[in-house]
Amino acid sequence: MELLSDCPVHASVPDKYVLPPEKRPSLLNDEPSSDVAIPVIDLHSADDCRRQLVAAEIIKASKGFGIFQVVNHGVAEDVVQGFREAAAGFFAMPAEDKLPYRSDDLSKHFRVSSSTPYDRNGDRYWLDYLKINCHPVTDEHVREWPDKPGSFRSSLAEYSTAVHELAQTLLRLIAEGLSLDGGFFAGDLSGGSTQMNVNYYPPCPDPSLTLGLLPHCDRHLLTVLSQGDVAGLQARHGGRWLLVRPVPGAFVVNLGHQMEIITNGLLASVEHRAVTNTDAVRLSVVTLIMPKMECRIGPAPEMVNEATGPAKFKEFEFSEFIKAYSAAAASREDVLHYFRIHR
Ligand SMILES: O=C(O)CCC(=O)C(=O)O
Ligand SMILES: [Fe+2]
Repeated sequence: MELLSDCPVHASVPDKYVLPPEKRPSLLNDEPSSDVAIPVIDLHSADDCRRQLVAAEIIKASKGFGIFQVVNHGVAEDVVQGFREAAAGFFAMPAEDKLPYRSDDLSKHFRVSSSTPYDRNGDRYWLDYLKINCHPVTDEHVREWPDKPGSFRSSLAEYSTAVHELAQTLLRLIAEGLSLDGGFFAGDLSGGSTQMNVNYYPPCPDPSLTLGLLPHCDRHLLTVLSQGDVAGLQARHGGRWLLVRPVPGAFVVNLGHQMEIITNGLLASVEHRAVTNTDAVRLSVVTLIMPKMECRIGPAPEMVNEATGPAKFKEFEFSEFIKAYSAAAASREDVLHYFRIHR
């Protein structure tokens, strides 16, 4: 299939991208109410004696929203911009330069594709994407990465290393905020090969007809996302879609299914989606921190307590979860259902 980025301007939304009316984003209803906003947390003070307060803020945001933004996170601006520019440059290349990287085989760790029919009924979404194994930065992984534009590999290595460090800091703060050992999530729970989605959403002539990405929850432990300054990400909260407002230099952090299971439902994974816009290309760089495939997952004994009640999920191997996720529609309940203990 042709990539959307192969044709820079689209005069109308081709029929195959027009979603059935019940799946369209109903943009008119999506304005967030002024009293509810996704928290923005300043990590600067996590270095000093306010650490406990920052950890508590993170837990509050995680319980209330399952998603938050962080600023003063320690990832240098030029590292973020350097990779964002290389990624934008990748999609701006002529079709023949992207062709060697193209694949629609969903099982491939590295691929460039367009508009996956995520829910397998043929609906098309308004995006191209690049999926990459981005961490650890090993020769084997780097050899898979695009070598064009020229700065792609070096800027990805820098970005991936820095974001990985940030993710470990966040996981440590989450653990501390839950009164777990600070290293609780280090090791196998977050030590799987890290995947990155680089999502490219071209301007869309009619955003009311289609979506950039359908509503879904991330299957991993934690997602660290750079959305730049173009809005489009929305998170479900209290039965409505809240816009994740772009904050200069911020990373968006959202919790995945594994965090919900490990914390016995105390911290919930959040459903989110991407809407399109008429004016600007939107690029999101999404780093997905995940357990090792063979890692056993289940509610942590420390998290099965008065606050959370009896264990809500069975224990499983992470690879089983990934299999179930791929087989089910990516909707929240469909996937969690397999692993929930039904009383
Ligand atoms: O583009 C976005 O902001 C959302 C991307 C996303 O949810 C994903 O890649 O899983
Ligand atoms: Fe996502």
